[in-house]
Amino acid sequence: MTEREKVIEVRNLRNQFGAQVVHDHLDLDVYRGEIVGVVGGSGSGKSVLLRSIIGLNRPAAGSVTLLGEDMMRVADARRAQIESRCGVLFQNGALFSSLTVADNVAVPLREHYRLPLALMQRLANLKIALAGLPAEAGAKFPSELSGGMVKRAALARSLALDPDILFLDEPTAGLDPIGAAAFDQLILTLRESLGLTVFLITHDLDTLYTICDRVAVLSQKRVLVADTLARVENYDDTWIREYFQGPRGRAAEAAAEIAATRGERTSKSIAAEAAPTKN
Ligand SMILES: Nc1ncnc2c1ncn2[C@@H]1O[C@H](COP(=O)(O)OP(=O)(O)OP(=O)(O)O)[C@@H](O)[C@H]1O
Repeated sequence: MTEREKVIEVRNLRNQFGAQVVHDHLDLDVYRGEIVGVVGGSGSGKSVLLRSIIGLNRPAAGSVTLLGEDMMRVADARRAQIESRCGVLFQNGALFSSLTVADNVAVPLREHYRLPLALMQRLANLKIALAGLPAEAGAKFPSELSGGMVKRAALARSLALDPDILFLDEPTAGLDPIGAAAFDQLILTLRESLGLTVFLITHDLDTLYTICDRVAVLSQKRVLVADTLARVENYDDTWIREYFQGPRGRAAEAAAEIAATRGERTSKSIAAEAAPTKN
């Protein structure tokens, strides 16, 4: 069997704010092409982990290897190159309110390339379409968009530089269930069509059951377990039991089962497709 390529390798990570230790001896591996859902109680350090991986937070100790480069030791120019291979969708979208959607999407293009204006506009329009927005959304300002459209505009911007890895911080938070399900399917489609690796922080159990290949649980300042949903659900830990086997967890699992009977894709069917066939 060929060894899977690790695109994120976090080792022995420690993050501390004053006396508060958020992470201690935290390890995590993410492999190319997978969608990893990161869950954990509020304040368990999911966003701090994301920020440490993409270089927005300097850890107190440990290492982060991204696309094969040790980000604490790499030269600045190479670090910038690696960081440009990562697209990020922040929790609130973080769009510039004074720029149109198309101009927001063009911001990373302007930062990294010197391109003719017309080409930049065409690339921005392409990303807007990839994110499932109508072409006319490009001329709108963020304040003129619905919550779901803001998420898609921010997604379009995170795709601007054709990233290898997409980092999503609670992408479906604040969306209605239909909007959230549509966004989940969009992530799945983009993973398949663009070959993305996805690091996804979520509180949304439906998202875990529908699109995640593996789930990493943050608890006790570290990644307690990172495995398939079936294995994580049965992990012997109080928080995990309450999270997955509580009413919301059971409802999300049931919804995924129903979706599967309708032929829709879910984490389980994806895992079954990926599993080697036994003779
Ligand atoms: N820049 C900072 N300075 C001081 N403390 C911080 C900073 N960033 C995060 N923290 C603290 O680190 C802890 C973890 O924060 P983080 O935002 O990663 O949690 P989270 O798991 O993403 O939570 P939620 O699910 O509520 O979004 C919190 O107690 C937070 O207050």
